[in-house]
Amino acid sequence: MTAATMQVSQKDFEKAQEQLKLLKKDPGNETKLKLYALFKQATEGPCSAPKPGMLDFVKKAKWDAWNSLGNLSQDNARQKYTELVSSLVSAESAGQKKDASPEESGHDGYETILVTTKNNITKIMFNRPDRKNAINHKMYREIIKALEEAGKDDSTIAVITGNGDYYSSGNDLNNFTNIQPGEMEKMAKDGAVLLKEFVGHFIDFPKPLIAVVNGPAIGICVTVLGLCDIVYASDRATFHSPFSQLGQSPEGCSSYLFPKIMGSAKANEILLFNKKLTAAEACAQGLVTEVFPDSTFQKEVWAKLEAYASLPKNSLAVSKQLLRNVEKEKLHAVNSKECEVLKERTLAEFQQTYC
Ligand SMILES: CCCCCCC/C=C/C(=O)SCCNC(=O)CCNC(=O)[C@H](O)C(C)(C)COP(=O)(O)OP(=O)(O)OC[C@H]1O[C@@H](n2cnc3c(N)ncnc32)[C@H](O)[C@@H]1OP(=O)(O)O
Repeated sequence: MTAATMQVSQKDFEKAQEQLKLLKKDPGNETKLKLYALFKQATEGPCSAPKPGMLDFVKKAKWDAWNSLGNLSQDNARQKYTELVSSLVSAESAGQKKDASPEESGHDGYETILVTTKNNITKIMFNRPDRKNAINHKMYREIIKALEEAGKDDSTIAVITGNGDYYSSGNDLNNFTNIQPGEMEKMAKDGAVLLKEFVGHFIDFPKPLIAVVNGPAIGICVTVLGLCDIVYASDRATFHSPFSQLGQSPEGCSSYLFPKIMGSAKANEILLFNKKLTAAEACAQGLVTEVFPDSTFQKEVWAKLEAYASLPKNSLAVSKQLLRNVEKEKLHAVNSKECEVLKERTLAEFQQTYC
């Protein structure tokens, strides 16, 4: 459990059970198994039931899910269960708001993000709350597509935010697991190509791009904040880029932009030595524009954004491009170099792990 999460009471846990019953949408088998396992762990403790036979598929899947929680404490299981239900409730209510509001249009065809346009704002919302919005390969590709579409649609500004308690936990660590030795080079190369394209879309985005950082942010979703035009953060947000801890190197143009934004002395602590910043520290260092109390975050930020989005669209786009074009070539060169170095790092880490 992180500092970002707080202990839940028995009452919260019971409320979560009631909320779960009220969900209209089936959360899917994977999530239902996870809920089952957390519920059993929370109420009965570690699994001590006999293992069902191989052919009793349903019971075996449930047993496996419960047993996989090992010695997770009952308090932690209760916490995780409550958080998971809360993320399902927010995901459903985001979907319902979309349906209920005639002037809001939802963009179809995405699985890992929610994209909507309303009041001249296209919102791209990371939507894997039960994985803390970790970015898997599919999500990288969907964000690229959503940025391309938002750059061309009728909206005046675009906003990136997260669903649930996290903004995003960064690169999905499963992107680089279970790799066969013969696939290492290709995986590292393909990963670098995808990352370069992803960051390239932030560099080239033609309209004001605003990050609404609703909770903790890690890795790649922190580094690309330097490429956003405005960053609003809840006071619950934290900013962490643990590259050296993971044997990786900085990306998202942060090796150039962070020292430029906050000075080398501060950037080095973050990019070399994994320093995690609070929202107030990130604001003092210029990475974040403004911090809001979590209790009023959404209300205050969206009121501001709606006012911005009523400004003349073309004037904003032209001004954004004037500001960005001064450095565009440099940023693309930095992005290329960072991806090349990261490819070498990834390969070196694979070789260390598998050879
Ligand atoms: C293909 C292109 C590749 C380009 C590479 C670009 C380079 C990018 C670098 C980065 O982004 S580095 C940062 C990577 N991220 C992390 O190291 C974060 C890892 N996660 C955590 O430390 C913790 O999960 C957390 C985010 C601090 C949350 O902790 P908490 O105790 O509150 O919750 P958990 O039970 O750990 O999480 C719930 C659930 O979510 C899964 N999960 C969380 N983050 C990730 C992640 N980044 N990747 C994959 N899965 C993640 C976590 O495993 C849990 O799953 P279950 O155990 O419930 O199944």
